[in-house]
Amino acid sequence: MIEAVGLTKRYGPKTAVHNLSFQVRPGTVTGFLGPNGSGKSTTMRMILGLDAPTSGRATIGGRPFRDVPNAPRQVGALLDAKAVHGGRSARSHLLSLAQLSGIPARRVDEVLGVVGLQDVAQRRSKGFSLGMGQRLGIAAALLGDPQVLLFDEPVNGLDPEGILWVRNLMKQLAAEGRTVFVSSHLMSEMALTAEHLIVIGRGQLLADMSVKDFISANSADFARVRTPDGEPEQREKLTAAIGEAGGQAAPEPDGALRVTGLPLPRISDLAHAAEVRLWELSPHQASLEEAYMRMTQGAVDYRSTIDQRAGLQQAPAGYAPQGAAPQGYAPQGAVPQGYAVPPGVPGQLPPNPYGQPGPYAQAPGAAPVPGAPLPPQGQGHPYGAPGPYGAPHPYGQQPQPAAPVPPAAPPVAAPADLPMPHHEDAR
Ligand SMILES: Nc1ncnc2c1ncn2[C@@H]1O[C@H](COP(=O)(O)OP(=O)(O)OP(=O)(O)O)[C@@H](O)[C@H]1O
Repeated sequence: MIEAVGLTKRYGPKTAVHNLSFQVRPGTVTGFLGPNGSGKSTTMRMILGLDAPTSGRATIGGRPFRDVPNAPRQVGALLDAKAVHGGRSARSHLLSLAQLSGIPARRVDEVLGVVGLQDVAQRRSKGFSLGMGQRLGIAAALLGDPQVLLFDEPVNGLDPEGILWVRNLMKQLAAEGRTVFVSSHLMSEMALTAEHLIVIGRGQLLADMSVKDFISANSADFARVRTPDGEPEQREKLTAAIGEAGGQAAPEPDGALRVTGLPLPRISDLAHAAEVRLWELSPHQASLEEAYMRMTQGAVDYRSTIDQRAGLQQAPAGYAPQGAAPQGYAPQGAVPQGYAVPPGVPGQLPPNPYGQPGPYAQAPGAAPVPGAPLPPQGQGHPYGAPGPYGAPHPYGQQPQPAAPVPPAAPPVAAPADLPMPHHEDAR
């Protein structure tokens, strides 16, 4: 298990991580989410002993990384896939890591096969695409067959087949009882991969809960109801019936109604009683992306000025208009289980970003909110285009259960994919 307790990291005046406490348990994939610059990599680096916390602690199996016996055998990590000696071949890179930790050379060939790089094993890694580099980094993390794995954006640069492979690999590793902690900005992918989420914003914990609970706590539940086109009186009758029953019906741009406050069967019964025919009656199901956008909207540091002007990155479709807190989001009072309460705001949720737009979502020319952070200027998007690599590999082509990692044979030393300050820990 990975545990953070009151973890805090300051770089001069910048607080990258503030009082973060959470646990990452074995047997499930735990997603680590947060906007750019929210402190995910810093947190991972502190867990791996690469950065010292300013205060608080991070432990693996109850010990700081540096005190974990045979740490490279217990913990594997992909932090920065580019942290490779480009002049070395993939195989010799892995071989050097293996030798430092006493891992037999045959394990290098095994992991090269697992990540699908066996055909390019002799090629220098500096010629690798982004996706190939990611695969090499994942191979290094798996080298020692560790029980605890941390991956910082493992699907960055992977093609769709590679993304599917990583998804299956993460799930398989967790199903084997390992602790798997994965950061990613790809919400659709996280929804398919992770069961549990730790969400941070500006270095602070925003949520620690299952994916299912996270989505339901941050979704706007509503029903889409459609009456026959060209019969507006049908729609009006239904709108009136819904209002009388205590629900709200608002017109959608396509002529349907967005109904809140009533369950689907009740809407159906009301339509039947009012002799209104329905062409559609469907629940709106929020995606993880919608829920995440809603939760983190107020904690985004980097946002395109073009998007602000165009009104983009506002509430995604399906969310309540400004001023109305969607169902499932308590405007005041009760804090859903798993939510972190920001210091100084006892018993309240983080502000609802849709009812109350963040400071960066103001109309151009509007006066800034007093005390609100200013949007950073001139920030480009830090993520590049995906690479084209698509070499065949064993997991993308098999349904589960795949066999990504050979069973834990007699203990072999395994390096985390880290710079080598800790290789002296290897036995
Ligand atoms: N060595 C450092 N010195 C000064 N500031 C740092 C250092 N490392 C990180 N930071 C700052 O700490 C904050 C958190 O950075 P971090 O890289 O942990 O965020 P992140 O959530 O991983 O971001 P991204 O999603 O963009 O990778 C940022 O504001 C960053 O500029």
